Amino acid sequence: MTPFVKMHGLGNDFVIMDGRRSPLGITPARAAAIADRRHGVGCDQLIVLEPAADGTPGEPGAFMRILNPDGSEAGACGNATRCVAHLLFGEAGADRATIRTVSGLLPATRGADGRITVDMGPPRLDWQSVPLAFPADTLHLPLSRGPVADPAACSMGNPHATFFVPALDALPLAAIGPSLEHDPIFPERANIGFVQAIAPDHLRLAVWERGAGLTLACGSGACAALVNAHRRGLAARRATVALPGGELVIEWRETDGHVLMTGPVATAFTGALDLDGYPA
Ligand SMILES: N[C@H](CCC[C@H](N)C(=O)O)C(=O)O
Repeated sequence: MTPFVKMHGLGNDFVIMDGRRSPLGITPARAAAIADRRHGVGCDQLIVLEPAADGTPGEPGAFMRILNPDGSEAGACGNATRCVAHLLFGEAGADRATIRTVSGLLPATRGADGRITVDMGPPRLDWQSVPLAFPADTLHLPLSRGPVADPAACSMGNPHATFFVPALDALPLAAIGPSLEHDPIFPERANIGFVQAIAPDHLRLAVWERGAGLTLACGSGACAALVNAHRRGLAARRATVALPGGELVIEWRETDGHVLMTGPVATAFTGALDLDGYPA
């Protein structure tokens, strides 16, 4: 049997498995089966920890592989990064850790109130880094669907488009999300955020996630939303981002251009599963 921890960040939920001592051999098909909410454990993303030697000597660290419920691999997952940091803090009796992803090293710290801050690194703003299928101004993409148009785009290690809307509640997100996610302008698909700018320090956000659909929260999406809102003059460099599952505080730091994400984590339960019971 293979143990797992079921955690979430504002309701964006994860099955976290530890492959640091021996590889778990999680294929895309097996990830999809584990993530299935009827036949498996169920989650928005499956997270597999793998060995990572880098980071600060003496500080706990791990490589975090991120798998969507459709089996696709992602380069960033903000909410899961906080959850992995929480686990590493507990293992080492520390309140600092470094998590490696395919997109880079993410330092994490725990604050006095228990919330966890992750340095998600700098946003990538050029069209090739999002990526887009052709040269375009990432501040104003030639893209529209139904009532939304003219998004901005950036990468936080994964692709994000951000639409700005007068009101979130009336949007047909489930109707327009899939075709936007798969629009040919995004050769690697994209996470699609919808922002209602309440004030320069307060954004409302809903995200149709690539490979997962509507989630209660999206950490990298909140980072992209703040960055794109600031680029469009709709937000300060620091704002509270209110998602359906709760609030994150996002800062696009002026000194080094890194994006800091602060928010809570929660452990729902632990369990164990027989990997051989899932398709290889
Ligand atoms: N669906 C995303 C990965 C998870 C992102 C989200 N759960 C977060 O907290 O950042 C993608 O394919 O890029």
